[in-house]
Amino acid sequence: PPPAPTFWAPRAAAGPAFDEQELVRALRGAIKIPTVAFLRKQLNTTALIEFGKYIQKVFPAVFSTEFIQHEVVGEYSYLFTVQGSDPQLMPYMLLAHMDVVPASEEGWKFPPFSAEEDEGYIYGRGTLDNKNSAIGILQALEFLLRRNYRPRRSFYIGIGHDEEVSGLDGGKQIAMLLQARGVKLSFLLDEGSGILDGVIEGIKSPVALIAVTEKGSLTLNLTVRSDPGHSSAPPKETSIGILAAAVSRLEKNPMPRLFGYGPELMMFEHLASEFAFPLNIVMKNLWLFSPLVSRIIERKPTGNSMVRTTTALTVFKAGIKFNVIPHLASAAVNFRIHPAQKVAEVLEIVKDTIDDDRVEITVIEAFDPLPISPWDDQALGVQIFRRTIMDVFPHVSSIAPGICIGNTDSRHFTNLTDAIYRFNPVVFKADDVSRIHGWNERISVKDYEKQVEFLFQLIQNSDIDKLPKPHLSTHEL
Ligand SMILES: CC/C=C\C/C=C\C/C=C\C/C=C\C/C=C\C/C=C\CCC(=O)O
Ligand SMILES: N[C@@H](Cc1ccccc1)C(=O)O
Ligand SMILES: [Zn+2]
Ligand SMILES: [Zn+2]
Repeated sequence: PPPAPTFWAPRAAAGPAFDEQELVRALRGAIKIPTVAFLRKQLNTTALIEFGKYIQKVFPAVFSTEFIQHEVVGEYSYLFTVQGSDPQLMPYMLLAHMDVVPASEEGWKFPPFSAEEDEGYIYGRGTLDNKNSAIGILQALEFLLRRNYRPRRSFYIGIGHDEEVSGLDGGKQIAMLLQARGVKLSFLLDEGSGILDGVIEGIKSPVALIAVTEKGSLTLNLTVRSDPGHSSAPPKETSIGILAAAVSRLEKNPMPRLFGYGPELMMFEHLASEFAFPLNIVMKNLWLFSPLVSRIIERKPTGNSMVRTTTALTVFKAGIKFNVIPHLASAAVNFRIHPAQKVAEVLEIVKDTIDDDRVEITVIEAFDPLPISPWDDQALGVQIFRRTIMDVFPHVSSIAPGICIGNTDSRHFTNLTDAIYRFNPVVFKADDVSRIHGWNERISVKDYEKQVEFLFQLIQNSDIDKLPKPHLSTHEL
């Protein structure tokens, strides 16, 4: 077997030269397949099947190498098992998803499934979430295989097909299959955070945030029933009025500030030196200043999501005709739960806030915030990501633990490892955040190439047996 990589030795600055044309063509082809997931049982299955055929065509080495097995799980998801040459090393896993959220035809500079290339960017639904990872991982492996690479450490690649609608039929089934085989993972890497450049106010240089947890989620259905009748003789309060008042109370009474009670404390302490005076002092002393800091960062939606459990009114349905008093009004409210809170606590607060028995509350879906993954000198995954980020993104000035404010398929893998990390190796600028699930989702050719390079190096860096003794580094962990 080849020797283990020398982990901390300085590397040549230049990355591997990939065929840019080929790499761009492969991603664009994948973006053109409209793998839209609308509801759990409303998936574009034709597109999902096409996506499976597409990856077989574009990545022939991945599908024909004898030490790589591929399996279709839950009808459309893919699991790859890459058998390393040293069975003593505990395997790791790379996770991504092929499904995308729907996209409107209007509002975009180019149609969302056209994969148009313009001024160095590829536009389309899935360019950031998450075909960049799904295709990027397979692309990196394909390039490695062509160079006759065989890993020492085994690894798995999971490509889910229903992440955007829960992951229960895809990602979860992959996790259950691996668990049935008795697999344990040394670490797992999924989407969910990234390199932020100008996203956090007050930090000038790009910083890599690797999410060590993700928020919990609670979705409630609120229903109000009232007797139907003629609109000419309305009751004092209708189902619509009662429900509207209830949801308005939820919106006007945000959940309590919890800033400083979860891993965001660690995150800001790690980033403290990135801020100019006096903010650097403030961030280093959050035990004292967190009430002040949270009032400032909660003014913007993404800042607010770090501070508390968020409340989002997402569905409102009532009424059938202008002159009929409706019998039914219903609404859905989606809460994303701060790591320092639990479902039960949020539910109590909701009941107290609505404070109206006429509003029936039913739970559509609920789970607590995810456990916090290790972040220290001995955390193998973290050290490998750190090494790889320093190699591929030398302009990144800090690498810090973060929180994923959305949810990912990785949450189905807690029985396989406690080392779950969410990090998309892409640079996000301030205006990119709203492109995710929004209009004009795009990735630059340069950024996508960097992502493939990151994965290419990450796979090789993971061949190390064990971590070298920690030593001083100019980079702060
Ligand atoms: C798919 C995007 C992955 C990573 C996003 C990375 C950095 C974005 C910067 C700040 C976060 C703000 C908004 C992004 C919101 C959620 C992303 C987290 C999980 C995505 C899960 C999903 O919807 O598939
Ligand atoms: N990943 C998606 C879909 C999802 C929502 C809620 C729970 C699980 C998955 C999101 O965070 O919005
Ligand atoms: Zn998404
Ligand atoms: Zn996603």
